[in-house]
Amino acid sequence: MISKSKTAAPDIDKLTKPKAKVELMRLRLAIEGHDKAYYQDDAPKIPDADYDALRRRLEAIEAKFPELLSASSPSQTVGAAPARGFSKVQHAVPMLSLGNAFSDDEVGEFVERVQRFLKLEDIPAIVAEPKIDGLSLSLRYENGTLVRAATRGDGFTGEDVTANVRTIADIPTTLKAKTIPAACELRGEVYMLKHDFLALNKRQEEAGDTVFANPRNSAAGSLRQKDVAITASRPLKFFAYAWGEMSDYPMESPTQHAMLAWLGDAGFTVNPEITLCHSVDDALAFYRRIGEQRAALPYDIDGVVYKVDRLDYQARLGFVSRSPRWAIAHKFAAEQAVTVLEKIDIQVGRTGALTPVARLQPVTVGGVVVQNATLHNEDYIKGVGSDGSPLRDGVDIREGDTVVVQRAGDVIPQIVTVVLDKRPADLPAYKFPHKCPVCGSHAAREEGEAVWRCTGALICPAQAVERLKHFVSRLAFDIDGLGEKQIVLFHERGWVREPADIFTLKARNAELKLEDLEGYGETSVRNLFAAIDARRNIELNRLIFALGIRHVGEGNAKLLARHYGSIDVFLAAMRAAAEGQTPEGNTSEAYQDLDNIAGIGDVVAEAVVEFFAEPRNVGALDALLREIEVLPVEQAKQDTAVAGKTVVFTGALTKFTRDEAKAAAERLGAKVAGSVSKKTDYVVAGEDAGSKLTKARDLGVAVLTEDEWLALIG
Ligand SMILES: NC(=O)c1ccc[n+]([C@@H]2O[C@H](COP(=O)([O-])OP(=O)(O)OC[C@H]3O[C@@H](n4cnc5c(N)ncnc54)[C@H](O)[C@@H]3O)[C@@H](O)[C@H]2O)c1
Ligand SMILES: [Zn+2]
Repeated sequence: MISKSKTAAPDIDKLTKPKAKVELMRLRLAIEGHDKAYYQDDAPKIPDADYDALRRRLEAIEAKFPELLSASSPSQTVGAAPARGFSKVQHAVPMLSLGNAFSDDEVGEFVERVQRFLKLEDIPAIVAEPKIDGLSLSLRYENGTLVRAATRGDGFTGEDVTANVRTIADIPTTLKAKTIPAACELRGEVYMLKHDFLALNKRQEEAGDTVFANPRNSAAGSLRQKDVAITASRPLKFFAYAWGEMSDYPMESPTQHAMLAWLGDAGFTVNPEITLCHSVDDALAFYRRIGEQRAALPYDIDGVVYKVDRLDYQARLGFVSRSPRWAIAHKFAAEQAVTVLEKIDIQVGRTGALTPVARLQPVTVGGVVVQNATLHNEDYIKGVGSDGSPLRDGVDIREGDTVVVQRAGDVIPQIVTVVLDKRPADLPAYKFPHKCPVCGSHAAREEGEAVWRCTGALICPAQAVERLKHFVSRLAFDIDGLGEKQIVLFHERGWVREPADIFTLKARNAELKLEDLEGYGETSVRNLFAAIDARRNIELNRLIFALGIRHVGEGNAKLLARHYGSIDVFLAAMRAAAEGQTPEGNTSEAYQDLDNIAGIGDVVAEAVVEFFAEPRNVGALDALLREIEVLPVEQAKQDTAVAGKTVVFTGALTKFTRDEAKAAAERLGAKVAGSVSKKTDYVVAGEDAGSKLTKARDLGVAVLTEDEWLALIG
């Protein structure tokens, strides 16, 4: 999704100003949407790395066209406004965001900027802190007592979460340190331990409640509860690392590291990894060390924050728009992780496609716990790409393998490689199932296709809704008052599971009482039953189309109906063809006959036989046939002037539509073709006929006007 728009997005260098304006608006809307999902709903829709890429692009365009920068641009604002339902709290000192560095060089540039700004010869001391992936919180203490707690909100106004915060054990209600200012806003990060998050999600899932994407969203969602009892039941933790208003500092010449020590004395938990650095190399070494420990840490971090240690320097450096000049966040790159693939499950899509899904031992990747990864299809598991070339150097994937997973431009994680060293010697290769796990029908994989499909078109619950929608669609049974909405509803209630059920609704209505449904009444129910009854007589071609056999669209359904003529002949032939089905192929006469129908190729013939080879489909069709009458096909006439002739219609027709012309010609036994060849008998040319007419003349084919055609067919 995002990765696509990234590649599709025009090069910033080539943007003209009007294009840039449009692009900025597009980015802004996207970012605002994601901000709402993330900050207000605690449910992000894309990975952070993708979100950050959107922001970086916005900032790069604004840097190129500074005149397009507005004060309300996301590059100038923080977070999102407080959500409804919470009282608002004004922060005495705003809570800002942080500038980002993504490379070592950018960290070096940050330090140089600080030095230049402060006119320092030497590098100032820098505190390196893990960047905790939670949500920031501001706690107001007056005379050492907690009086108010607020989220960051838009940086100026946050949400009042005082009652919720009182349930968090890590947050003291009274400060303990020796020196306590009369008023202070103490700040830090609310977070959830990884294993607490996993346990909570498991409980939530079992109870059918919200499952969170990652520990951060889980912490945010747990804190921002209107029901304090829910917050109290959630294992929230807090690291203190910052402050807003301070009526006095509790020490002389205060520094970041001394303040952290004081916060510890006051009763807060301060992150134990925090390190005072004296060079850029020191700081980068910290970044690398903590990066290596990241997976093993009990909480999520998404980078390192570097802060100028001396508070007098911090004061001189001040702020730019949404972030301080004295600090920067050094983010980690998109992450990969190693885990065990425990099992391969098969999901059945709405159209019967069997899709394998890897069930993984839960692992955090880039701040999100990953438990599933898509495996696409049988070939993908075998290590064969869609063009036949090897994937992962041709290594297959097996249940029990140790694998490397990553989240790329997409939210759905992928398996990058298999760690072959860790594969047990006797691990069997994965055998792709040839049965639908939902309904038990056999599955089929067509030549040249990667996908296995359930053949239980009429009975598979996974496909039921799609099939039934198709069954009642316009070119199939076309039942008035029975559309997609009603099918979904009736299916949900268990009233209609397969086509025959539609025709027994009336008989069962004493029990179902459709008239009691919202939006229904006696009249509409009566009308619905009348419409259903009206369709108890159905043309064979409509019935065949309605069955939803793969590759049998309206046209092929007509070919089949015309060839077999009646339902009895058709069914007998299909039964015989299905009996001839062997793994080596089908040599039955019935199959050959089907395959030989002009316009029906091997792929279609096979799909038709697969359908009839599944006894459950035949059972469902029998049940349907007990309810309806199938009309034989009106046989094409053999004794007309155009019987057996091939006709091509071209140009703008005025006396009839293309469809009408075709239907009439076919009724009279003619074949209608799309292109002119030597086999063409007549070309009927309307106005502005082009190349087909020329070709007809070249080949000496008879060319008729519309009137001449009408005269010919009488
Ligand atoms: N996926 C999405 O749709 C989506 C949407 C919005 C935001 N986000 C993510 O949210 C973040 C951006 O939001 P942001 O403005 O909060 O900026 P930020 O998270 O990059 O940096 C600021 C925040 O870092 C936190 N922090 C953690 N440890 C800290 C420490 N030791 N010192 C100081 N601050 C510390 C604080 O909460 C502070 O508010 C990005 O990671 C972004 O990817 C994602
Ligand atoms: Zn099935």
